[in-house]
Amino acid sequence: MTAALRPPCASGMFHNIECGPPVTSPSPPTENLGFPMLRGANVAGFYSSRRSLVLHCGRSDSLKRIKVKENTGNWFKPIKAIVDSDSSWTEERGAALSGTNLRQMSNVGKSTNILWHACPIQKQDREQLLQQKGCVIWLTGLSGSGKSTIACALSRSLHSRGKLTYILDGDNLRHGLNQDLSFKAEDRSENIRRIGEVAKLFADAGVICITSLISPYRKDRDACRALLPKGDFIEVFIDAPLHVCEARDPKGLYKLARAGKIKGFTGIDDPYEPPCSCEIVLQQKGSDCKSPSDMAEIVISYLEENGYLGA
Ligand SMILES: Nc1ncnc2c1ncn2[C@@H]1O[C@H](COP(=O)(O)OS(=O)(=O)O)[C@@H](OP(=O)(O)O)[C@H]1O
Ligand SMILES: Nc1ncnc2c1ncn2[C@@H]1O[C@H](COP(=O)(O)OP(=O)(O)O)[C@@H](O)[C@H]1O
Repeated sequence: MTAALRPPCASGMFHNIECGPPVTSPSPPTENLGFPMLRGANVAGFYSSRRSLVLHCGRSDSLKRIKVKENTGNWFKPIKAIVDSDSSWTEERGAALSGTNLRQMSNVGKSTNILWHACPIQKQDREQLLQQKGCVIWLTGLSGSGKSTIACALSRSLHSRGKLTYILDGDNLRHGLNQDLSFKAEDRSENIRRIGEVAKLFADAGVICITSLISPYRKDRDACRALLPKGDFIEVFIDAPLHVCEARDPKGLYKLARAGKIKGFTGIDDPYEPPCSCEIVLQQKGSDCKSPSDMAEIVISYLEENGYLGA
């Protein structure tokens, strides 16, 4: 007895696939099986390459990965299948059995059965095109320390050298992507996490991404560092003491915070954790305070020395 198996996705690919008796349990992890064994199974997802087709099938409790080799023509005909009823199944094992590289479905956070889709054009190809290395320059410091000013000076100077940059500024991103977030600790963390992920994409695009965020918590900055390949996260601490920032107070926010009109303001009644070890410290202390463009040059010489301004 046969019944047509239709995957929930709207692909016409499986129209000619038929299935028969149910899978008997327990089934051996590796066995020659055909589509007749698929009766009653739901196809939750699939992926295919030129040479092979992999179905993810399951009743409700567990998904099984079933690899089917391709026949000729437009249809995938079941000449051999591997049912994975064994939790020790690995991608390497599958590849060894089939002679092809399988890609693995994952569950990430609340996303289930997702597949990484790779593109043949990689970071290195884009870097070659741009003649630079993608990285993240993470500016951290108190409000009024000079993050935005230095970010702009850096971007301007790199741009004039023909380097592609993009600034992710905390204030600006709170106008859009992060407008749902407040300044509570967990929202600041989420703000940093999202911007870290966006910065990672920019770096992967080959861009020199400059972030300008207070990013007051060490663990959040470290989590962003961990997203990137070693060396590509360049943490720059703008070391301007509170009294300097407060004296500048360009937006009048310190004054409001001191008056109790803004609650949880960084440096006043909310913490700032300076980096323990970071790539660059820009000191803004005493009469020796350098101009924003001098500070940008310090960062640029770091990039030069570490090979980020060439491919
Ligand atoms: N409570 C409180 N604490 C600190 N800062 C505050 C607050 N409320 C508003 N602002 C303004 O928001 C800017 C900081 O946003 P960020 O996204 O960089 O902050 S954080 O990294 O999530 O802590 C920050 O901008 P900068 O002065 O450029 O740092 C402030 O102008
Ligand atoms: N290196 C510097 N020397 C003197 N003043 C600076 C320097 N960097 C920034 N400033 C001034 O400090 C104020 C705050 O700078 P801003 O870039 O807005 O800080 P942040 O983005 O950290 O809040 C601005 O008025 C700016 O002109």
